Formats: sequence, C-alpha cells, structure tokens
Amino acid sequence: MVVMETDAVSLTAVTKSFGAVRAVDGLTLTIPRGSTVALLGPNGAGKSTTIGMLLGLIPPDSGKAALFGLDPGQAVRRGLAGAMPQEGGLIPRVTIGELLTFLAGTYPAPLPLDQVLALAQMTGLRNRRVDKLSGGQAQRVRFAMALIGDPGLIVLDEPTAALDVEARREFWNGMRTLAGRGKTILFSTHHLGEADEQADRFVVIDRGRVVADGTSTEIKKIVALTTVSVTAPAEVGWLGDLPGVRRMEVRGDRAHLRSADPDATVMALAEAGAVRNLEVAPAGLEDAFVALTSKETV
Ligand SMILES: Nc1ncnc2c1ncn2[C@@H]1O[C@H](COP(=O)(O)OP(=O)(O)OP(=O)(O)O)[C@@H](O)[C@H]1O
Repeated sequence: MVVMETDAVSLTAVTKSFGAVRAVDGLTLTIPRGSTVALLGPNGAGKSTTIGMLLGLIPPDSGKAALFGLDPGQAVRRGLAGAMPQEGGLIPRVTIGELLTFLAGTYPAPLPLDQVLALAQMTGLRNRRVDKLSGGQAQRVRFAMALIGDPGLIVLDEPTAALDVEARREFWNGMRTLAGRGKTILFSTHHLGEADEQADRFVVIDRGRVVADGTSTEIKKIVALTTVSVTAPAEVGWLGDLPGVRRMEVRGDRAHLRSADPDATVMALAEAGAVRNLEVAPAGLEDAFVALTSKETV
C-alpha cells in the first residue's frame, strides 16, 4: 500500500472578508513538500491574508487550512513552519545572538545558532543590538527568526522588499541552500524577475482567487503568445494563415506575428523564404502577469 505523505500546505476553499471587502474568496491551494512557490498578485489581491490564514494568524470565515496535516497554529508551535512577516517589532536592547538563542529555546529541535547566522548572512553581527540595525539588517534578523526552529516550511511575505541588489542576491543564496535541503518555501513578491529565477511554481492571485498556477513557462503560455517578426514581404495577407499565428500586425516595414506555436511559424516562414531579419521574442512573466490580473470588466 502506498502511504501518501501529507502536503506541506493545504488550503481548501478558504474565504475571509473584512467588513464588505472579500479579501480571499474560496481559495484552494496545495503545496507538496520540497517545492519553492512564488505567490504573485497585484496590491490588495489577498496574498497577505492568505499567508495569515495558512499560518493560523487569521481564522478563515469558511474553508480549511492545514500545515503538514495539522491545524496551522499547532504546526507553527511545533516548529514545523517558520514565518517572516513583512515588518514587525524586534525586541529592543538585546543582541541578535541573545534574541535568537531565546527563540531557539522555544522550539523542540532548533538549528545551531552559527548555522542560522550563516544562512541569514549575519555571521559578524551576533553581538549587535537589534535596535541598532539598518532596514536590510533588521530584515535578515526576521529571516533568521523564521529559520531558528528548523522548520520544514518557510513562509516569507515580500522577503526582499527592504534589500538592495547585493543583499537580495545573498538572501536568495541562503534560500537556495534551504531548498537544496528539501525545505518547502512559499514567498510573496512584487519582483517578477526575481520570482522567475527562484521559484519552481507560480501561483497568481487576483481578487482573492487563484487565477493561474503552474511553472513559469506554463503561466507564460496561458496568456501570452510569442512574437515572431520579420521584414514584411510585398504581400502580407498570407502571414496570418501560417501555423500557430493568432494575430498579425504590420508596423512600418515589419510584420509582427503573435504565435501560439512559434517553432511551426518560423518553419513555415523559412519554407516560404520570408525570414529576413527574423526576430523571436518570447512573452515575459511580466506580460503574463499583467494579462492575468488586468482589471477588465467581463
Ligand atoms: N485587517 C484588515 N481590515 C480590513 N481590510 C483588510 C484587512 N486586511 C486586509 N484587508 C483588505 O483585504 C484585501 C486583501 O488584502 P491583502 O493584504 O491580503 O492583499 P495583498 O495581496 O497582500 O496586498 P499587498 O500586495 O498590497 O500587500 C485588501 O482590499 C485589503 O484592504
């Protein structure tokens, strides 16, 4: 008999309203162990509320949230999930080392302090007081706080918002080390390029619902077509009938073909001898994201 491992995250039809605002609207999301998932969506889409519900901080109005098959609050107390809030008060007048040692004592099987400091790129900062930190350093302390219990699931709400480019790179190095150890990582972000590099799955939320869920390539395919362009031949009408082409537009001396099957389109162009100054531009994640979440009224 095959024993199914419980998923790291399981949200089933969760709904949460604040007064008249339905922040999350019947959202279902399952994250198996070991994946790195990016949660994307415009401002107010419901990302933070979703994260709050899966950490047991916000009780859903209806539906069910579970972490590793347990009630979320219970899973967090057992150190199975570590979270890093967007911002949050650090206790003043203690050093980073004291704060992390105190927290380590509250978990059954914490990570050694040296390891946590290394993962959070804070090895030299152990004796620094937490109220004497830059925004980026405070962010790293919050990251270390999420890691100290050695959780199987790490949840990060816009983890790199306060970090500069170099600190961001270091941060993701730490995350990749953790992902390599089989940790499940869920993070929300507005940096689509960054998400594209780090995550192996993308969940796009809009108006409290999941509007797309898949790999970066799958998400791009759902909505965005690759643009194949060539120097326009004398006659252009036939270009619109080539395999894969959904739309054709001539601007200046160039013909732009929006194609669902760019390989087939390029082959057909080559057979017809119409490949002068050929360019193929794949759709970006940004295009896909805008198309998925644009506020068009149906
Ligand atoms: N405590 C609250 N009281 C009232 N309304 C709230 C509360 N928390 C969230 N909302 C509303 O619920 C909706 C979803 O908010 P949420 O913070 O979950 O979105 P988000 O996707 O995290 O946005 P952002 O990217 O701006 O952080 C928004 O309309 C927000 O104003």
